[in-house]
Amino acid sequence: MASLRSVVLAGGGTGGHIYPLLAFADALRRHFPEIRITTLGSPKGMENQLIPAAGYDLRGIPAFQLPRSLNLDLLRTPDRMFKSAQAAGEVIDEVQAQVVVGFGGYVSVPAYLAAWRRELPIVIHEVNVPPGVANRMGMKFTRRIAVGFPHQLEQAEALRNARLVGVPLRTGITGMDRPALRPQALYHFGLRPDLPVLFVSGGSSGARTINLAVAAAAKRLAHAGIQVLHVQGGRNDPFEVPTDLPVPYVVVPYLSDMQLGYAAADLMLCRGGAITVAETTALGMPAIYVPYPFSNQEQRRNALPVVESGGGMLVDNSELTPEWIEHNIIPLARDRQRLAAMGTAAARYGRRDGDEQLLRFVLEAVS
Ligand SMILES: CC(=O)N[C@H]1[C@@H](OP(=O)(O)OP(=O)(O)OC[C@H]2O[C@@H](n3ccc(=O)[nH]c3=O)[C@H](O)[C@@H]2O)O[C@H](CO)[C@@H](O)[C@@H]1O
Repeated sequence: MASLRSVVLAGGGTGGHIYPLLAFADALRRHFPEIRITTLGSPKGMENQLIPAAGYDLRGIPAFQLPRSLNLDLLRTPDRMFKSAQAAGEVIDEVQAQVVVGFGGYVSVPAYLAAWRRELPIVIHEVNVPPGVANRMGMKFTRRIAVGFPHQLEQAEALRNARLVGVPLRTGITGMDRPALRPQALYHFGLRPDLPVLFVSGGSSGARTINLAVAAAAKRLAHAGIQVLHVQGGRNDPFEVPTDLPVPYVVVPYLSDMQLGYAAADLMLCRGGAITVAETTALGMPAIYVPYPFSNQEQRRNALPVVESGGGMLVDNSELTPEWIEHNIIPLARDRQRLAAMGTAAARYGRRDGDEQLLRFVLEAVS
């Protein structure tokens, strides 16, 4: 096996780019305890909280926003692009990186450019269809593209020859024993062990529509004996929940220990972000997916194969009303058999070895 001494990881913006990067960094550290891991981030992204908290070296690269498509607008920003690539290149040189692994987000572009100029191997990990703008640009510089899901190979021309590795997930999630952790998780959130728990999360930034619809259904859920654990999301306004409910409705702003949420939950109501889908399926978690409607249908594409295999349900953002919740979520949350069948189907689709598979692919790139 090739040995790795120094790696630069680039990715940023939202949790969907950062958590796989962190999970991959952990895998690198497990296999190569002496390795130098340097991450590149942009000044405003969530990486500024998440990466230092995980104990990794984060270097800020000057912000540089790509136009939404690869067109001539690119030529209007050469100066900023050059400066960002220069900053990325200085870090690459300083740490003597052997490879650059990018997870998407604007900050990946200068890293790809700098690595290409130095003729360093570049590996791209992409989880969406269509691929993100930054990674699409990176694909001009490398053929080493890894993807998270089988549908990506079929649905995106640019990913047709990619390697299916899965999604690197945090070991706190992949290594957890949900039933064993459940009592501790319920106690942590102040939830009762005798009633089902609906776990609501709109992804790393939260989802306003989901927040408002579930909060508006709070009374109906509570009177049906369904507890709610509701993650508001990092970038969302607080919402009102009635205080006189007969069963717990717990609102938390953000969960650093996401595994506790998964451990407490019987059913999840969530967006269809790629990492969320990778996690719910890795854990065999029955889920109702409400894809974000404004992102090229990427979240619908993520959730659809899970739903088609029986691992969950899909509802349009515009259809998620308190009435829909009452007529669909309440009966499902109380039906243990149906939940168990959904969980089993979800688990058949899920995989837990994305970190190891991506590591194998990266080692091939440097050997
Ligand atoms: C609106 C939008 O464009 N969203 C995109 C974004 O979603 P987003 O950034 O929301 O990412 P995902 O839903 O894929 O993943 C969210 C991650 O945040 C974690 N988490 C979430 C809440 C919390 O309180 N604590 C916590 O740790 C989850 O466990 C998961 O690891 O990136 C994904 C991956 O590129 C894309 O598929 C999504 O379409």
